[in-house]
Amino acid sequence: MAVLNMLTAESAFLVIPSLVLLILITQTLTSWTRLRHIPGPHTAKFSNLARFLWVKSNRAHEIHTQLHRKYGPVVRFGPNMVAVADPAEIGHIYGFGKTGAWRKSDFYRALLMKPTGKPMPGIFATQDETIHKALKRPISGAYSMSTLVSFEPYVDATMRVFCDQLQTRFAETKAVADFGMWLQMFAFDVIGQLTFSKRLGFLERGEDVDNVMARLWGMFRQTSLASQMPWIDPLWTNNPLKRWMRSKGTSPGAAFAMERIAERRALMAQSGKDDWGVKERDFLSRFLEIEAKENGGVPPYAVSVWASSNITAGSDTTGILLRTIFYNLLQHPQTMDKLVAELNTAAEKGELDELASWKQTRELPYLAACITEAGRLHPPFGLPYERVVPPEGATVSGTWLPGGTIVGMSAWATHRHRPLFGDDCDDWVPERWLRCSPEHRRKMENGLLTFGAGHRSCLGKHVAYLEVYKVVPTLLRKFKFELVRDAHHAPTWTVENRWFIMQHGFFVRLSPKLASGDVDHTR
Ligand code: HEM
Repeated sequence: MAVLNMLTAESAFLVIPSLVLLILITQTLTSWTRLRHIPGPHTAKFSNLARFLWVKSNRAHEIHTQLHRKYGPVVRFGPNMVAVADPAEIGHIYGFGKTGAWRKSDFYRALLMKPTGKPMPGIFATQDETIHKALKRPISGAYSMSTLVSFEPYVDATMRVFCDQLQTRFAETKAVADFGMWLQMFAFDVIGQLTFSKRLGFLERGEDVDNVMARLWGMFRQTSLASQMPWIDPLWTNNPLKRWMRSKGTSPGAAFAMERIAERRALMAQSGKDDWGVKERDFLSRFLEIEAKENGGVPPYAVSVWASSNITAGSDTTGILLRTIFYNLLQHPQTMDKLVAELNTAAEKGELDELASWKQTRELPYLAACITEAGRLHPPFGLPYERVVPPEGATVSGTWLPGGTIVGMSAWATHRHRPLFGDDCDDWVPERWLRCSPEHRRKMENGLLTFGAGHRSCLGKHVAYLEVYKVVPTLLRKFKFELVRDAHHAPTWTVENRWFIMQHGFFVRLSPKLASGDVDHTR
C-alpha cells in the first residue's frame, strides 16, 4: 500500500507538469498556426517577448518601421498581434462610422488611469464602449474649436509668463536653455491654466515642481512595457502591493487635479451653484456644470477622470510636438528662414500681434505645413494603436485576419509609407504639403495618424493646435534661437519611445529680436 501511495505521488509529480507543458505547447502551436500566413520575425511568432524587448530598447518605432520595410505592410509582431502600415486601411481598422469601430485591445488595460490607486476607466484607455460613450458624449462640445476660442485668454496668460521667463533667464543672460524642458513645462502649465485656471507652476519656478513630469514619465516607462504583455500587468505594475502604495500617495499630477476639484466644489457650496470662482469658464467649471446637468447620468468619478486626462493625455504630447517643430526648424535653417519671412510679412501688414492670435495664424500656409510635417515626421505616440478584429474576421491590406486577432497601426511607420509620402518621407520637408495637388494633399492628410483616427481619435486636437499655432509664431517673432550642439557638432537630443516618443536634451541660446511689426533685416 505504501509503495502504491509513493507511485501515485510520484506520478502526480510527473503528470501535472507534463500536462501543463502539453497545454502550453498546444496553445503555442495553435496560435502560431492561426496566423502562420503572415510574415514576420520568427521570435515574434511564438511569444510577445520580442515586442516587449523592442519597447525596452526605446527604439520600437524604428524597429517597427524596419520590419515593415522588410516584410511589407502586414507584419506579425506577436503570437496574436499583427501590425499594419498601409494608410489605405486606416478607415477600415479605426472605423470612421460608428458601426465599423473595432474595440481597443488589452494594450490599454495597462494604461488605465489610477488617480486614487485603483485603475479607473477613463475616456482614453477604457475598452468598454458603453463607458466610453457615457464619459465622452457630455463633454465633446467643450473641446470643439468654436468653444475653444473662448479659452484663448488662458493660453495668452501662460504665453506671457513663458516669454518673460525666457527673456530674463536666457535672452538677457546668454545662458544655455534646456529648451526641450521649457517647452514641456509650457505645455503642462497651459493645460493647468485651461483646466483649472491655475498653472502647475513650472514656468515661474523653472523646474519640474514635485517631479510631476518625471513621475508621469516613470509611469509610462513601466506601463508601455506591460502593454506589450498585458498578462504581466496585474503581477507587476498593478499588483495589490503597488495599488496599496499608490493609494497612500496619489501621483502629484492627479493630486493637483483632485485638490483643484475639491477647492472648486467647496467654493460652489459656499457661494451658490452658479459661482465657479473664475472669470472665464475653464474646463473644470464646464465639467462641474455638465455633472450637475446630467443629474447622476455620468459615473461618480467622471469629473476626476475628465480633469486628470487633460493633464495625462494633453501635456507631454503637445510638448513633444512643439520640440519637433523648433528642433527641425533649427536643424534646417532654410525652413526657419521661410517661416520667419512669412511671419514678418504678416506683422508688416499689421496682421500678427505680439501675442499671436489663433485667428491670425491659422491661415498662414507655411506655418501650417511645418506643424503638419512635425506631426508626420515625429508623431508623439510611438506604438501601434491596438484594436481587436471582430468575431467574423476581416481582410486587411489583402491579408485574412481571423476574429480576435489584435491589429494595430504605428503612426511612425505609417507616416513613412513611401508611395503616399514620397521617397523623402524620412526627412523634414514642410514643402511636401504645399507643392502637391489638392487631391494628393487630401490623401496625405487622410494617411496621418498623429491624432489617431475614427471615433477614438484625439479629443484634444483643437486644444493642442490652439496652443501650437499661437506659441510657435509668438516665440519666433520675439527671439532668435541658436541650436547648441555638442563638441562633435552632433544633434543634441536623444529619443526614448515608451508609448510617447520623448526627446531629451534640446539646448538652445536665445537672443531678443526686434519689436513686433518691425522687419527683421538680420535674417
Ligand atoms: C500634440 C498633441 C496631441 C497628440 C499628438 C494627441 C494624440 C492622440 C492620439 C493618437 C489619440 C488616440 C490614441 C489611440 O487610439 O490609442 C488621442 C486620444 C485622446 N486625446 Fe490626444 N493628443 C494630443 C493632445 C491632447 C490634448 C491637449 C488633450 C486634452 C486636453 C487630449 C486628450 C485626448 C483624449 C481624452 C483622448 C481619448 C479620446 C477617445 O478615446 O475618445 N489630447 N490623442
